[in-house]
Amino acid sequence: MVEHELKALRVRIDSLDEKILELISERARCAQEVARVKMANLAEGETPVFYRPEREAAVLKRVMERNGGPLGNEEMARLFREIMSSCLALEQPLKVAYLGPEGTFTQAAAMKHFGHAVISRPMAAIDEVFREVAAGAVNFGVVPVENSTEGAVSHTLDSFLEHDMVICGEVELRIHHHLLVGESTKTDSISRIYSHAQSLAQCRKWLDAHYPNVERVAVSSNAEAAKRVKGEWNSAAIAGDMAANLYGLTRIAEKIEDRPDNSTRFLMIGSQEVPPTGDDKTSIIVSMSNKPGALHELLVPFHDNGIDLTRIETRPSRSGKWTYVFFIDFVGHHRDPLIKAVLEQISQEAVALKVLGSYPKAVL
Ligand SMILES: O=C(O)C(=O)C[C@]1(C(=O)O)C=C[C@@H](O)C=C1
Repeated sequence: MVEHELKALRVRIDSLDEKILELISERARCAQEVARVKMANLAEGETPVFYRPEREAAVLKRVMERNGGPLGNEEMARLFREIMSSCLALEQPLKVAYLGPEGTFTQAAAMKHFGHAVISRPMAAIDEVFREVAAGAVNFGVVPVENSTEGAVSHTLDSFLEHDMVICGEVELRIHHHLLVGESTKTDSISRIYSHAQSLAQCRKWLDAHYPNVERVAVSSNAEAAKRVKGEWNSAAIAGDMAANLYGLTRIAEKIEDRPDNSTRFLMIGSQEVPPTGDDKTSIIVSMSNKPGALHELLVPFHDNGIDLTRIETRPSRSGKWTYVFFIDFVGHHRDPLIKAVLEQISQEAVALKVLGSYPKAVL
């Protein structure tokens, strides 16, 4: 009886899959048409723009708005994210550099934002991601910029001072850390735990409670930590799912981060400006002269015009020109008339002002 019912349901699933297959193929052919139209309408010397973050944000938002379940909005958007990623790959395979090695949270962020149909290249350092993009070796780069527990990623902020980059997107990732061991690890004799310094800090209280006397060794990335553990019998690593799966490690304790809302924000960097979507954010760097009240002066125009600041970070300047440098994120697009007026006002007081980019607020 059960078998009979299951058989009937599977026949229905097969027929639905056929329809989905045909529809996805039709969509992919449409994307190929889009590419043809883009190529056919280029001005002299113009290069075609295949990747359109503002359009992708609109597609995903629409999917989430129209979704009636039972799959959740994020789950449904994730499926469409992958369909669109594959459609774009038919138009142009995107090359994306990220802070590696393979298995890092930055790679997970790159996949969450661009989907899996991109050609991804792991880089050994944040500055290398910037250089790879600047050299034109890849279309985009992905770097971490802030963590909810540990704060700013200063290497990334400093790299923005050195390179002319356009921010074209953001993505936020819930960061779950696990304690991982290899096949040969003797779990009752762990004497060393490897991880990235930020991750060790994010799990400090848990480590104090469970492994107070075990040596904590900071390495260049969580993925590197996972890699080392593979061959050592007395060590463990703190890393995420991607690294655990990549190196075939076992989770002996899951979600050990001290704060359950631990998340990291990543930025997509490139050279392409993104048009407004109506739900955007802008990042700027401002340098003010070193005098009392400079920060207040900088913030007043935002307050007076009701602009929502989402982040402000201060970094020491590296050159004489950038005496004090503020990284500011706010809601709005630099082409909005109100934002334009505010930026104008600030630039009159500032030593220098640079718009790093306006981009759609993270959808996923
Ligand atoms: O609308 C476009 O410009 C497309 O290229 C199509 C499409 C899609 O598959 O929907 C693909 C890639 C772009 O990044 C945005 C959307």
